[in-house]
Amino acid sequence: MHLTQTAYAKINLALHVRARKENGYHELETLFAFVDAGDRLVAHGSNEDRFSVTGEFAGALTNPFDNIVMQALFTLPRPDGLAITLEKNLPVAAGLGGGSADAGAIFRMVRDGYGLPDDWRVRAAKLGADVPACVESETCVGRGIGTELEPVENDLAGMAVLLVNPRVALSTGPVFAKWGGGDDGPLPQGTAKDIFINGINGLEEPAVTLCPIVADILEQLRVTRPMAARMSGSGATCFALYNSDEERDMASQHIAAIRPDWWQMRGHLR
Ligand SMILES: C[C@](O)(CO)[C@H](O)COP(=O)(O)OP(=O)(O)OC[C@H]1O[C@@H](n2ccc(N)nc2=O)[C@H](O)[C@@H]1O
Ligand SMILES: Nc1ncnc2c1ncn2[C@@H]1O[C@H](COP(=O)(O)OP(=O)(O)OP(=O)(O)O)[C@@H](O)[C@H]1O
Repeated sequence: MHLTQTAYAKINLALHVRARKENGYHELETLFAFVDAGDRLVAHGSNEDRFSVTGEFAGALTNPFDNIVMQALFTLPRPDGLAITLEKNLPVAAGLGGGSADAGAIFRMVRDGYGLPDDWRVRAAKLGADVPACVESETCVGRGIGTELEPVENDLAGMAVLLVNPRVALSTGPVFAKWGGGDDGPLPQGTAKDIFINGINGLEEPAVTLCPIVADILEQLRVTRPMAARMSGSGATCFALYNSDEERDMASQHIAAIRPDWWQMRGHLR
């Protein structure tokens, strides 16, 4: 048994927070999309489940026992163990659903190697609100707490995308806690492009309150004249979409010249 998967970086092309629920979670409507790059996972058959981490952001994951990769493995019945190596290329607590994407990749590995149990969606949602979307890693609309998924016409596939993160971790819970209440309203109607162009990220304002550098990233991305720039998820990563790789790469060079300390990733939307 030898399985490999990319844990595709998740971005929220739009995220409208609708209401706070009694249990503290928030009702939302979001347009999920995925970049064709991210963490890399390799699995080999083993007499027991094992886990090791390499890569630029391995140091941010200090306790392997509470890693979502192991939680995803434990929730999925299999006849044999798997030894997993995770190459952690995505920043942690960054709004890119990095841990959720890793869990999604484990679900796809187990699906390919052994098949998934019928209730895999329930098992995925228990690991985190973003995990069900990360299993298929295809552009879709999420409702409820983000786990009720609907297809959408994806007219953004292949668009050049640039991700920028200030290397400041921002946890999801505190950003939702700073959300001002009210209602961001429903997602706009139409294709993925319509929803992206006409939508917002309602968590941008609370994220900027906690992490003001997010506003600087958005300002610098907008200088590069993308189709649009927005924060992803609860931040602090922001992204911009471009009509060509050349425009995106020039934007990347502009940002690297003024802020060489900011993390960047280039790719295309799936
Ligand atoms: C911000 C998003 O990434 C957008 O895709 C998600 O809504 C969050 O997804 P996630 O990180 O997988 O979320 P979870 O791990 O389930 O929750 C982390 C914390 O975020 C808050 N949370 C999360 C999802 C949601 N709909 N409402 C919330 O208020 C809760 O305080 C929760 O304790
Ligand atoms: N494999 C993993 N990769 C990243 N974080 C993990 C992993 N396993 C556990 N975690 C923990 O999960 C928390 C959230 O990390 P993650 O990178 O998934 O957040 P995020 O990018 O903010 O996600 P979201 O977009 O859902 O808000 C971190 O505190 C981290 O310690």
